[in-house]
Amino acid sequence: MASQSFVIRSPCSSANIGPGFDVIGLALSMFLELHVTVDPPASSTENYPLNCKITYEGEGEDEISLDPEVNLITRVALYVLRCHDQRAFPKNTHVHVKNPIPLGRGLGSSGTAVVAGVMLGKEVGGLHHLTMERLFDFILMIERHPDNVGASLFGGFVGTYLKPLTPEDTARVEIPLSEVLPAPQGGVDTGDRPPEPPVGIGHHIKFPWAGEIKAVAIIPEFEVPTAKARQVLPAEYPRNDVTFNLQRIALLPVALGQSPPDPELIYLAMQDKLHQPYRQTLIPGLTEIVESMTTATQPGLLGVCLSGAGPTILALATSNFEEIASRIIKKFEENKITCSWKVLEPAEGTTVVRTK
Ligand SMILES: Nc1ncnc2c1ncn2[C@@H]1O[C@H](COP(=O)(O)OP(=O)(O)OP(=O)(O)O)[C@@H](O)[C@H]1O
Ligand SMILES: N[C@@H](CCO)C(=O)O
Repeated sequence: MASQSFVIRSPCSSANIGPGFDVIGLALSMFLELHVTVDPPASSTENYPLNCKITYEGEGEDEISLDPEVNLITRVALYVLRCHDQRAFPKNTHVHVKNPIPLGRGLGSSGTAVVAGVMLGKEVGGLHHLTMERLFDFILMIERHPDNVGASLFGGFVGTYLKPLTPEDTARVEIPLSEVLPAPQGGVDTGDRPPEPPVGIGHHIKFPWAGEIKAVAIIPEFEVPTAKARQVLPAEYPRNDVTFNLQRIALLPVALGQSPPDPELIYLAMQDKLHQPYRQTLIPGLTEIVESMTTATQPGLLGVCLSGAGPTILALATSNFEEIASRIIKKFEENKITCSWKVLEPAEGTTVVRTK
């Protein structure tokens, strides 16, 4: 194989946007980058496990493993490679990760890592036949709710859905994650072929987004692991609460596509009764923050919601971003929580730029 170098760039995402639990995703302008070189003739990295050297800078640099069998991005790439009978990375693969996305904050860091990992497997494996739609199948074998990953892969403001599968394919999708991404084997290759995804698991549709609308992300300093934020949700819901969300989800994509935006309609369309009320046990002040920020009292504001599984709060707005962020930061301060904040915009999906 000839030497090659390329950059994979994948946006972070905010899922749900209020009522769209496990359905709606928004790709946002903060990007995980993988700077990859594959240089077969050199010998410097030949002794790295699985032929892959990882270096890392940015969010999580003190905690993310640089072992390619452990690191989420390279484990996912290996899954794609092993489904195509390639047991390791090409000789002398170097992946330099630049990650500005805070971990466990509701900005889809894990989904972005999985999307970038699948793309990494495709590129280093020379698997050019894998379309974006087929990559989505691989991604959904790992991250099983499609909203964050659909946005990170395809970009923009998306609705995502899973197609009914045959009973055999359903069984394959429900294979435990531990079989898709097996536990590290200490560098020993068991030779097992991982389960391949069925074809056509997940789909997406792009919604319009009014250009004036920006996303203000208020990011508390503490993490809420998504798995924990899903455990607090009930198994069953009152019918009225489901109807409440269905009414709002029918409005949301239309309301956010209209220019000029209608603040009252958007505010209403961003309300939720299926996940936010239950997650306030993990995020001090959540209900008060969501209820205290209204379009009547805050010029420029369109609506407020929990970003993904939290704890980040997403405020959609057309102006006065700093003032909106300050008000929410003050509310968190009442609970002794400090925050950072950013103004983000809808972003394009995952790209690969070849430099050699
Ligand atoms: N760049 C990365 N490299 C390797 N592992 C990562 C990376 N980003 C995230 N992860 C893994 O994902 C975990 C965070 O995932 P989690 O689903 O809890 O939060 P999130 O994806 O940030 O939030 P949400 O799904 O609510 O938007 C991290 O603790 C880490 O194990
Ligand atoms: N829809 C998911 C997004 C977080 O990954 C949730 O709210 O749990």
